Formats: sequence, C-alpha cells, structure tokens
Amino acid sequence: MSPLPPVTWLYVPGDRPERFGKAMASGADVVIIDLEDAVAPVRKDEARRNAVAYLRERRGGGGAEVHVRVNDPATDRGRDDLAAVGDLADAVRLPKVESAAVLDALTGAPAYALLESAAGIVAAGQIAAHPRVAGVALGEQDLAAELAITDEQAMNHLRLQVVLAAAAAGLPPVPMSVYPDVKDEAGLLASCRAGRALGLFGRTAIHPRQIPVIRRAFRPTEEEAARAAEIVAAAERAEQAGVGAVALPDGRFVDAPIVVRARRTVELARRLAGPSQPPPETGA
Ligand SMILES: CC(C)(COP(=O)(O)OP(=O)(O)OC[C@H]1O[C@@H](n2cnc3c(N)ncnc32)[C@H](O)[C@@H]1OP(=O)(O)O)[C@@H](O)C(=O)NCCC(=O)NCCSC(=O)C[C@H](O)C(=O)O
Ligand SMILES: [Mg+2]
Repeated sequence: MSPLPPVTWLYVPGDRPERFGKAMASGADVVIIDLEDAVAPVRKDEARRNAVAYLRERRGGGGAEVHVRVNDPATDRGRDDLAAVGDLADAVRLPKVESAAVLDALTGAPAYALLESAAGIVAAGQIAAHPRVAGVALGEQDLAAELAITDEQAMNHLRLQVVLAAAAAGLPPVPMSVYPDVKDEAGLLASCRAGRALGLFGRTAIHPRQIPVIRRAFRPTEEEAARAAEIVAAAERAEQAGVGAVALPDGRFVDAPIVVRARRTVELARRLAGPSQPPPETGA
C-alpha cells in the first residue's frame, strides 16, 4: 500500500524568518516557505536568502518536510529561485504553471505544480503527466480572480478536473487550496469536508491555527474507522482461510477496492488520532 500523502501544509512568507520555527512547530506535515505572492517585490531577494540559510541550517534535521514556493518558473526570478533552493528543499512548489514545457528544465527536488489560471486547468492532464511532477494543486485565489468565479459549484468543476488529472497520472490526491479567513474555523471545517467529498485530500493553510481544524476535518469519524476496521478484519480472515470473497457479518459483500479503501481509512484514523492540537511550541 502506498504511504499516505501529507494532510496539512502550512505556508510561511519567506521574508518572515522569525516565523519559520513557529511553522515547523505547528504540527503541519509540510511547511512551505513562500517566495512568491506572500512576499513584496522589494523583499524577494531577502526572502530567497532567508530560505537558503534556513534550509542549509536544518539539513539532516527531522520534523516536517520543508518545501519552497518559488516565483513563476517561466521568469528569470523563478529560475534563479530554483537554482538557489532546488538542491536544498525537500520539494519545490511551482506557481502559475500553464504548460508542461516549463517543467522540462527542472532538476533537483521533486516539483509540485500549482494550477491557478484557465490555461493551467486546461493543460492539467499534460502537466500532471510530466515525469518531473510529484503532485498538483489548485491556486483558487488566482483562479477566482482571473475567472471572476464566486460560486462554489463553479469552482467544484475546476477542482474535479484537477482531481481527475492527478489520478489519471498516478499522482497523490490533490490537497485543497487555502481558506483565506484565518478566524473562521467553522467555515474552514465545513469547506474541508465538502472538499473531501470531491476527492480532494488534505489542505494548505496560511495560519498555524488552521492546522488542527484541517486534521480534524480529514480524520475519519469513529463510525467510519470502526466500519473500516471491520472490513479489514473480515478481509484478513478470508485471506487466512484462502477465500477470495468477503462477506461482513451483516451480509454485505466486500470487494478488493473496498478493502484497499478501508485499509487507508484505518491508517488515516491511526495517523490523525489524538487531540486536534498542535504539539507544544519549541520556540521560533
Ligand atoms: C495571514 C497572516 C498575514 C496573519 O498574520 P498575523 O495577523 O500577524 O497573525 P497573528 O497575529 O494571528 O499571528 C499569531 C501568531 O502566529 C504566528 N503566525 C501567523 N501566521 C503564521 C504562519 N503562516 N507561519 C508561522 N507562524 C505564523 C505569528 O508569528 C504569531 O506568533 P506569536 O507572535 O508567537 O504570537 C499570516 O498568518 C501569514 O502571513 N500567513 C501566510 C500567508 C502566505 O504565506 N500566503 C501565501 C500562500 S496563499 C496562496 O498560496 C494562494 C494561492 O497562490 C492561490 O492563488 O490560491
Ligand atoms: Mg496563487
């Protein structure tokens, strides 16, 4: 069974190095140092230097993966960012990818492509299938701005295109884009649950307080976890008995894809068990 992908991804602006430690202590699976839209143009050189210094210092250390969102890889600044962090970061995140061609020059760390324009969504299948791409995600703030979308159902059409492109290319499931209101925890929870029903998995956050909410949203309910455990146990009994088909005590027949899904649910429940709180702070 393939390992579960990250559930929580936290952005931290590259020009706020005093916040890097706080991001690492947030409980997020992945911390993304942003060199792109969270950083004002006049501070971009400084942000890149901060990212490089942090990555050099933490090399060999444990904890969350550290990714860097570089500037548009089709620009000189983006290419310079890639040259600076490509061999240091655990992965790079490429904004505003609109064609597979821009990915050909990539070397170094695994790359995640952000699809955040009409052209990017239209080319989602080719971008996801590029051999250098480790995953794809949506940039819904940019998409909504370009397309003037204000309706969730309309955005769901775009989300599903990316979910399909990722699955068809054999990539991990697509994490949800950021929820911009950092104080609206109920709204974030509801939005995550709606995204989960679309096949999206996990979410990028912009504030540490969003991390436990996202974990809670993607954690299977007790009922889902118990049901999944029952299916896995029945499948194991059938395997030991050399029987292919599995029937649950309530008479329901279970086939192989359901067992695979149940195993993932059991694993996810185990990984996200416990209180939905970040670990104690370890300092900035
Ligand atoms: C959104 C923020 C600007 C809010 O900042 P602020 O008002 O300063 O927050 P707080 O006062 O509530 O901070 C409380 C403490 O938490 C720490 N903190 C806050 N945010 C972070 C963070 N992201 N990482 C680490 N630590 C953080 C503060 O240091 C405070 O700590 P303390 O002083 O000890 O109490 C801010 O949260 C922020 O900048 N967030 C990240 C924004 C960002 O990176 N945006 C880029 C990604 S968005 C995107 O990708 C859109 C996409 O491209 C698209 O198109 O859709
Ligand atoms: Mg964006």
